[in-house]
Amino acid sequence: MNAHKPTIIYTLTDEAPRLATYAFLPIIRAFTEPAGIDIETSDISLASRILAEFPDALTEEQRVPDNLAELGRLTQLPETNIIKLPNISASVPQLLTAIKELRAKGYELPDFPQDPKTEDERKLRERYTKCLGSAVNPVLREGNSDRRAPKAVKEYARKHPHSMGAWSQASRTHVATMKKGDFYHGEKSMTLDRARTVRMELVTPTETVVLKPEVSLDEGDVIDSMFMSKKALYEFYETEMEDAYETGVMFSLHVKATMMRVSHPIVFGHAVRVFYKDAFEKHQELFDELGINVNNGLSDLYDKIESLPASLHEEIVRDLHACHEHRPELAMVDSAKGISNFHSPSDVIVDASMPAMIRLGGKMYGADGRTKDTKAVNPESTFSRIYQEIINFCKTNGQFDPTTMGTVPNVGLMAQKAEEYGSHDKTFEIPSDGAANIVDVATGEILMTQNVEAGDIFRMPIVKDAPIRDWVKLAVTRARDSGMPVLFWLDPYRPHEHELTKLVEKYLQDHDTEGLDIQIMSQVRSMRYTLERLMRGLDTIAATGNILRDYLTDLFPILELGTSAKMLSIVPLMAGGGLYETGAGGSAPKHVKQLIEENHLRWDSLGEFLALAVSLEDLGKKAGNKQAEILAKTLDAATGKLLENNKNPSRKTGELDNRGSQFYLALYWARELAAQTDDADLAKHFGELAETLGSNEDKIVAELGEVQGEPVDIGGYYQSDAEKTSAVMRPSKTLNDALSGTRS
Ligand SMILES: NC(=O)C1=CN([C@@H]2O[C@H](COP(=O)(O)OP(=O)(O)OC[C@H]3O[C@@H](n4cnc5c(N)ncnc54)[C@H](OP(=O)(O)O)[C@@H]3O)[C@@H](O)[C@H]2O)C=CC1
Ligand SMILES: O=C(O)CCC(=O)C(=O)O
Ligand SMILES: [Mg+2]
Repeated sequence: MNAHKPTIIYTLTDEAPRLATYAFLPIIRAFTEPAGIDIETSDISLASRILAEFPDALTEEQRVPDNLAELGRLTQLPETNIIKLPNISASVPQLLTAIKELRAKGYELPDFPQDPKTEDERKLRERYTKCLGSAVNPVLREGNSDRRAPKAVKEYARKHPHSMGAWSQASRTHVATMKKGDFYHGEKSMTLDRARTVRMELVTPTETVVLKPEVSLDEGDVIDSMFMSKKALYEFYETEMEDAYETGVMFSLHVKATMMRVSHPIVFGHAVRVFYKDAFEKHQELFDELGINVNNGLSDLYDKIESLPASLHEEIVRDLHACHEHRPELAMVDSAKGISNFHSPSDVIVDASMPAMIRLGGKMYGADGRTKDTKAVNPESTFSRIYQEIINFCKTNGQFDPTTMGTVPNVGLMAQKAEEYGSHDKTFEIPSDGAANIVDVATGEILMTQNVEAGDIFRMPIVKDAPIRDWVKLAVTRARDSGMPVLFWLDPYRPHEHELTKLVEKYLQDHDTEGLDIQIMSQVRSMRYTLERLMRGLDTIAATGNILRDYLTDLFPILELGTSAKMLSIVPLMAGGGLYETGAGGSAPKHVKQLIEENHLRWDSLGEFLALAVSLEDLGKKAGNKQAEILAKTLDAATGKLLENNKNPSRKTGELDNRGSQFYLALYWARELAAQTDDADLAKHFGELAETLGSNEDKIVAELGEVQGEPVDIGGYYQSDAEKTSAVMRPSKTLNDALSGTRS
């Protein structure tokens, strides 16, 4: 970091947010430079992370630094100020395509060993694994999460409500979730009485397999032992598939294979295997020979049978199709192209897919392109019961009304890889029947044990004590600042949440809670209580664990605002710095497709605008930089104007898109700065820019609009060409000249 100047680090990520950044960074720099603020970038895209992992395979010029590790280090410093855009949490198919693209660009990366046999291959796979799944967020999120819809955004949604599908009382949509044998049912949990080093092991009748030799834990940490039975999962899928088939309701699968990168691909793969059971039984040997692994989706199977002789290939495809005869209709990701819910594990991600379904009135798309009721299969019951509760509510009370409904901000326990999200390296597919133990290394004491069978998934989530204290504090602060009640969504019947409840009750005593409404209720009751209020226009803060943080920060924003991209998303870092995330959504691959095909980017950068304002405000306060504070205040006002004047990007090609929306933000921001009286220099400087942008408004909007409609080439997907992308994202010479200070 620049030692002298106050600095904001702006991350360069993937897909739509990265495209938007090409247009937005020059605007940010034009506004922050006069205030002496440095904007540094840090590339943490999937491509960059892969390259950083393999310096040995690259030439000197091709090597890139390990930016993620550096950012992780910076999260521990109090002056750190990072703006973090959503990035790809890669599934295996995404990783493979990214490697292929980079190799075509001349990077001699090694093959990804899908089925490692030798020690070298295992090591190589381990290196690649660092780039898989949710690899960025857990490193940067060294604080808990504060996500909410700012007032101006909420007002906008009330004035310009998004479309909502109607709920019918006769809807057949429901959630199917395991009733036995999943992580929830056998869960054990304990709060550590003292610091301990533990080992995870499997004791079989013939040997003891060390799964994880050492995990250091501190006093007060809460650890869980849980497993999912493969047999119970198979039975569950079979029952639900039969039920959907017999009752004629569509089948959809909702998992989070990206973030839960070890357990959920397995859970996903089993669904595909059960659905196509007959074809798998017939061709199992060949599938094994070909190294087919449907944990990576049906696309993996189709890719690998490609090279077979035509007759065999056709036979397999016929056998797969024949399975559909006695299986339910599958929800589609792209019905026009015949891409189903089973195609790739990163296509349907539960946090966004369930809310989208609820918003549509309990519908998903079928193979014929029509919307239909669905059996929404969420195998793991731990958290999915909340979805059935909201479905019941909507069936009884009808769809929510964005013009009158309240809001549900979230205070989420997330720091230091809390709970399930940090459990990747403590999750194992069990090789043979036995006892899965968590053992104190020093004393040999078995802290928790589970009887497991081959194929079961065993894991140990951890939540550390310091993040729990910080989470409680954040919840109290938010309650005080907002005047809203806070509800802790904690289930007394679930061992882990029972432990947390005791700690929450204890740590609440460290705070002045006089006059605050703070309650603890089970997940399902919390949902019901919140919804009753929400429908009546009342606001309730949800204080939740990590997975419900993820679920609820898409669910409520999608219902309230149409998308979670419009959320303010702050991570007050525990070491004193700030991580400002942009919205609560992902990197919107569909938006990139539209840009490439039609040169229209429908990505809404509102999340970036909101994040930049809080980042500048924080910088202003910490660096004693008054101008940064003025920039923050005027940016907020400009964002308000943007919403008021409805200058958000349109979904339709030919209308105002991301670039046009950013232009309006720049125009309004410059006008706000020109109008303020706290700093004459800034007023003068931006008065000129406001004048240039304002007098050229029609010209700039025309220049940004006339390029739309034709395909564009940005020179790559995972690693696009910087010059080409910049040219596509900055097509208005008049705007570019104005920003660089050259009057046209
Ligand atoms: N914080 C992070 O780093 C996160 C990363 N991810 C990653 O993002 C990728 C895609 O995930 P997915 O589950 O599909 O979720 P996304 O949030 O990317 O996409 C779901 C849909 O939400 C809408 N949307 C999201 N953001 C915006 C925005 N700024 N402006 C307008 N619309 C928006 C789009 O709807 P429409 O197409 O109708 O316009 C989009 O297709 C995955 O690789 C996933 O791992 C996911 C969540 C968070
Ligand atoms: O890290 C990820 O994969 C997704 C993060 C996410 O969905 C969220 O934080 O809401
Ligand atoms: Mg999410």
